Amino acid sequence: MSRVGVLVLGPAGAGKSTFCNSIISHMQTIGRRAHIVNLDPAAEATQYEFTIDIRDLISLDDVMEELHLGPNGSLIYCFEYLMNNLDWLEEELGDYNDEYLIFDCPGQIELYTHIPVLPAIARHLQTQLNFSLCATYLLEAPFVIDSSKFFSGALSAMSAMILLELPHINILSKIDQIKDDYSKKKLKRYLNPDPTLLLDSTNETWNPRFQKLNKTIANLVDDFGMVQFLPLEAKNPESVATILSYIDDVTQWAEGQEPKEPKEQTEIEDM
Ligand SMILES: Nc1nc2c(ncn2[C@@H]2O[C@H](COP(=O)(O)OP(=O)(O)OP(=O)(O)O)[C@@H](O)[C@H]2O)c(=O)[nH]1
Repeated sequence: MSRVGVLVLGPAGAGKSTFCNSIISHMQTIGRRAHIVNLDPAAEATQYEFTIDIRDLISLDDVMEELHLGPNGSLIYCFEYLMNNLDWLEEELGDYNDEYLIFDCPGQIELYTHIPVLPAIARHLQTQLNFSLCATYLLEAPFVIDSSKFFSGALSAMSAMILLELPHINILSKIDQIKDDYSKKKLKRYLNPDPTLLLDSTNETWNPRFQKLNKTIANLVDDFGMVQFLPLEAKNPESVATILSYIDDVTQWAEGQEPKEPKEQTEIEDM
């Protein structure tokens, strides 16, 4: 049997740590067990303790202080250090066989959209440590309501998908912050994807060349199947349950794999 690993990715402030906590809390409620692996060397305390914490290996502050690097350079240094000390991660993960591990990743998306360091770690987890992995990529709903921002967010998610080569789930977080009718209508386009609607939304711009570029990007995003997003409202267990069921599906988590009490059947309805 393999163990499941869920990489939680997305820009700073997208709601990654809150999502990790919501999943753990939901899983506990339904009698399942999961652990958070903190891969952010600059993380702050969250609701649930980290079972495994990169800061036990290396911390961003120490690197900045000792090597006189800036925050981004230090972060890359920390990940390269982790890459060179994978036996530490292997040892930490050793006790957690047949379990669900949620990897809270840093918000500096270049770690998985531009440079191959996180993808290399993911490959090690898959090939050497027998993990069934999936990536979740969070974008803030209030941010992507503007079509051009939606495309830039979708392209960053696509870049992570291509680099990581993992089953990939896009999530629009903080949908409870979408309150006015116009924004709710726009949000629906992203949750119930229809490429024609997506192309229509590029008509907002008056410059024909910009419009042509937007259409090309919209087609590219559509071709990669990147238009689909699942809605997340961290405090709403139904939305967390739906996302968890997608994660179970793509990682092929089997009921029989549960280490503790059997999972109760939950009603999962689309939002
Ligand atoms: N309204 C609302 N706020 C949320 C939701 N999810 C997260 N937040 C808030 O968004 C802020 C950022 O959330 P975090 O979970 O720290 O985001 P993060 O992606 O882990 O941030 P970094 O660690 O900086 O990358 C916090 O103030 C959360 O309370 C949500 O579903 N709804």
